Amino acid sequence: MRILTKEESQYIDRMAPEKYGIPLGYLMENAGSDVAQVLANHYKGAKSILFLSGNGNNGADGLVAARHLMELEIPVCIYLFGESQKGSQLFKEQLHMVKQLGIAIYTSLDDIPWHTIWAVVEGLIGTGMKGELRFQMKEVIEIVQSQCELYSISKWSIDIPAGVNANTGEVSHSSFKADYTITFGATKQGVCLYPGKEYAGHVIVKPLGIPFEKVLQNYQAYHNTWGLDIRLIETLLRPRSAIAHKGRNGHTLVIGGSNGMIGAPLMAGEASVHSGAGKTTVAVPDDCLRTLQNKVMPEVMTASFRSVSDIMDLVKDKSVLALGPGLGRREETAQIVLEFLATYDGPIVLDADAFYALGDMANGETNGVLQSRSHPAIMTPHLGEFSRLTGRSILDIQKNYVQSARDFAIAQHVVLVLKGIPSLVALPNGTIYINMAGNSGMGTGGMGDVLTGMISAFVAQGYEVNEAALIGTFLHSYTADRLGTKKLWGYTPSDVSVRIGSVISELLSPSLNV
Ligand SMILES: NC(=O)C1=CN([C@@H]2O[C@H](COP(=O)(O)OP(=O)(O)OC[C@H]3O[C@@H](n4cnc5c(N)ncnc54)[C@H](OP(=O)(O)O)[C@@H]3O)[C@@H](O)[C@H]2O)[C@@H](O)CC1
Ligand SMILES: Nc1ncnc2c1ncn2[C@@H]1O[C@H](COP(=O)(O)OP(=O)(O)O)[C@@H](O)[C@H]1O
Ligand SMILES: [K+]
Repeated sequence: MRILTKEESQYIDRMAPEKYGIPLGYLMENAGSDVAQVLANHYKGAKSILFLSGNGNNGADGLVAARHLMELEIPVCIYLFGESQKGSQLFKEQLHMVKQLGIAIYTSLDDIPWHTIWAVVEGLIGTGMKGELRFQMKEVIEIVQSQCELYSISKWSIDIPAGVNANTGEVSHSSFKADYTITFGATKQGVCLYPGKEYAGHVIVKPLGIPFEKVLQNYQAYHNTWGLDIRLIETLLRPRSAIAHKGRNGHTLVIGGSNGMIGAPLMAGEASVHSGAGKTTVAVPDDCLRTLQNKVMPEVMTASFRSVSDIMDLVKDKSVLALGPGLGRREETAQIVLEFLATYDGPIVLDADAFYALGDMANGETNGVLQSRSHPAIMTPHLGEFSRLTGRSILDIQKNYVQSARDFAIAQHVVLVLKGIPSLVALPNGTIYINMAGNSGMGTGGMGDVLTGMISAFVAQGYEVNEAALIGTFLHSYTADRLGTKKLWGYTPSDVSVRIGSVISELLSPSLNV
């Protein structure tokens, strides 16, 4: 699923007529007709559909839709916001048409017969929003929303809800909270991110009427952003070969653990087993080995280490290394991590306390440690860890969430799995995937350790690091969503872990229905 930024939308908007001779009015006619079709498919009863029209092209889309609905004999009316004579050219043209057709037009909210309205369709403002919503528009939205609540009127937005920042998902005070958003070409980035996502409701994507990928090929600031969803994962997952034995399915080594933190490597190791790695070994510091052996499931092999050379020996015959879960933050451990990273060039997933050793990568001595690896390292920090790695505040990262992930992945040449809500996967070339799965039940200690084990297992089984990060990140959340349909509250990371195998099997072979 493709995702567009505000600038990309505006570029298409400019280039369609300039370079390809496709007048914007054609695209608008498409957009408006699609909006009308979607509404007509949902429409119930004899009530009216009210269009809230700003004086830009977003409002004009709504006027086109109103005209099309009139043809379908669905009652419509329009509320005009702002000064019409100052509106965009296309808005003025569309307004002229609907006036000629005799559609009821209101300029005061007090005059609207609210009890006769079935749905409100907000076209107050779309990708043209600058800064915060202005006061008068906020007032209108507040009144409309309270009327919708009072009369149980359903709420729709055209392209993006008024007040949602199309890039960051930040919302102005009094933004329009839609039940449905109908958008064109591709979903806008801001409605894939919180809080914007909650304001968009269910998003319906309709064609734009121009192959926009082709248009964007010439755009300098083009940002390749995708939704990480089931369709993508289905294209990446491969069935296991019928003749693959445990030696062919790869061997994961998890290095982690410290006193009081033995659960983390244990959960990562067990998730690796459940995700299909041929073999899994968990290695912990010498003094933790006994505890690990007492707790771990029998399918996991155990080992211990004291020094970098022990780890080098352990990793020799392994397909992938997961380094960091529960490792602790002692100075000597950090030294071991850094020494090891300087010598080992194989596939690696870095998590948790491994980041402590790396410190502030932008300004510290470790800048460059990961850049020249033959396989880019996969890093799975949560926002707190990412804040430390970048020397920036969590608030600042959240404000520029997608861009922060992209910049880091490019600069450090890593595959970054930024564990936020939603999580992002940023590839070393700057391509971003926004995770479309996941739920609040995942906010439980140990969930990240399971993710590390899953991603490692996919690397072990022969997936490229990019693919493994995408598959692991999505399936982790998707499995949790499957659990969430029965129990959103109180399922554990281990519940997710044990369910992974059956979810993968079902995806590969839907008839299994396990
Ligand atoms: N991509 C495409 O190819 C296609 C795009 N299409 C459609 O075009 C839409 C974009 O239209 P757009 O560019 O005309 O801008 P739009 O969202 O109507 O806003 C402009 C108005 O908002 C006002 N305004 C600005 N900031 C404000 C604020 N903070 N608070 C309050 N008001 C504010 C601004 O006022 P001004 O700053 O001029 O005083 C002006 O009046 C896009 O979302 C999609 O629906 C489709 O037709 C299909 C093809
Ligand atoms: N509300 C939520 N919605 C979606 N995903 C969530 C939510 N809360 C947590 N997660 C996911 O759960 C995981 C938690 O990871 P992490 O913070 O590293 O946990 P831990 O350190 O306890 O193992 C991440 O993948 C994160 O994206
Ligand atoms: K809108």
